[in-house]
Amino acid sequence: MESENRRFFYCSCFSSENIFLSRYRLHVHFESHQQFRRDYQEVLRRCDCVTDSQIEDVIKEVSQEVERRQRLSVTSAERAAVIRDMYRPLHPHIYHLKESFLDPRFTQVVEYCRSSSATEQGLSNLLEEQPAPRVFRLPVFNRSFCEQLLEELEHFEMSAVPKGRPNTMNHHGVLLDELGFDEGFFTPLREQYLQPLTSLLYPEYGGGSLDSHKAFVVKYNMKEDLDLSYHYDNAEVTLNVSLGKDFKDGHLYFGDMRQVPLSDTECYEVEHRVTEGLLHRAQHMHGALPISSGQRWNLIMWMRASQERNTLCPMCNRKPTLVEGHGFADGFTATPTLCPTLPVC
Ligand SMILES: O=C(O)CCC(=O)C(=O)O
Ligand SMILES: [Fe+2]
Repeated sequence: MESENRRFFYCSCFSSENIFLSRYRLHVHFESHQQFRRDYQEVLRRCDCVTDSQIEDVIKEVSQEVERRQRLSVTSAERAAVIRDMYRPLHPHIYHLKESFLDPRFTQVVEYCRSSSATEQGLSNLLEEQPAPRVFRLPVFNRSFCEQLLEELEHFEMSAVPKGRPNTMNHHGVLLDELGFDEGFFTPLREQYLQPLTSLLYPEYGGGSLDSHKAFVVKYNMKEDLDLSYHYDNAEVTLNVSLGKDFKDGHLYFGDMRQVPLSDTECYEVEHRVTEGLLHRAQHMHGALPISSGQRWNLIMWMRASQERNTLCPMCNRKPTLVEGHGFADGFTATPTLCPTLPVC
């Protein structure tokens, strides 16, 4: 596969920007204690974080997150190696994508998109009405696959192997690359099934040139995370599939693109339906309302197009400064002008 021979990078902003303080529902930037106090003391005061020791606690939390991110590439590769050696999958066959896992209506839609006469309008006619502007609902997996995947994830959760967490905003869930799903499952799903759709739906957002992804599962339950704050994803196009289990509420809501202020934004609420996916532009702001009972597990695939990201990192809004990573890292690549000596350029 083309992507396996390429090297992918992070942007250096990864270790200093967009650090989420869940208690205050605030994204912050951290370079030093002085800078942090200067930039956030006032904002934090308004959130009831007033005393010196409260602010010191926040600085400690942020510094730990910075250190976690600086070590992430190495710790993630170490965890993946331990999982490969020690973890015995419950359902080994689901690690390789087969058409029998997919809803036949999904494969029909993909078939249409692969034809040379396919158009965006023709595709929209095959899909349900858009639940929010440029958000598309589609059947993806069948129920039996969703159930087996959930059983696999619960089996993994109960095992003794080390586990990472999806990102700063989601505390609970599973990183599917570390579990070994990338090569046999998500790369073919992206290349053979999703890209034919995204090239028609989001050509101006890199939908036709996706070349990497980050796939993970988020989990909400009454004793852990209930909801997810308003945010955008570090990607170009996102697929979000509801896997189950039984839950009430927890709807997604979509605003506008990240450049549009919230005050100028109309929000749309979109329900999850087990086995179905929602495709959206990754930088379309969204969040998740609290569940009111049960457990909600969703498969999230942040799909990336290096051609887009290499010119502008969506997280810092600058041309990315590349930092080595393992696997797909954050989907940036070295281009001849950025790095003339690398053989992969
Ligand atoms: O909770 C969800 O379904 C959405 C998760 C999400 O937006 C994300 O992880 O980026
Ligand atoms: Fe998201």
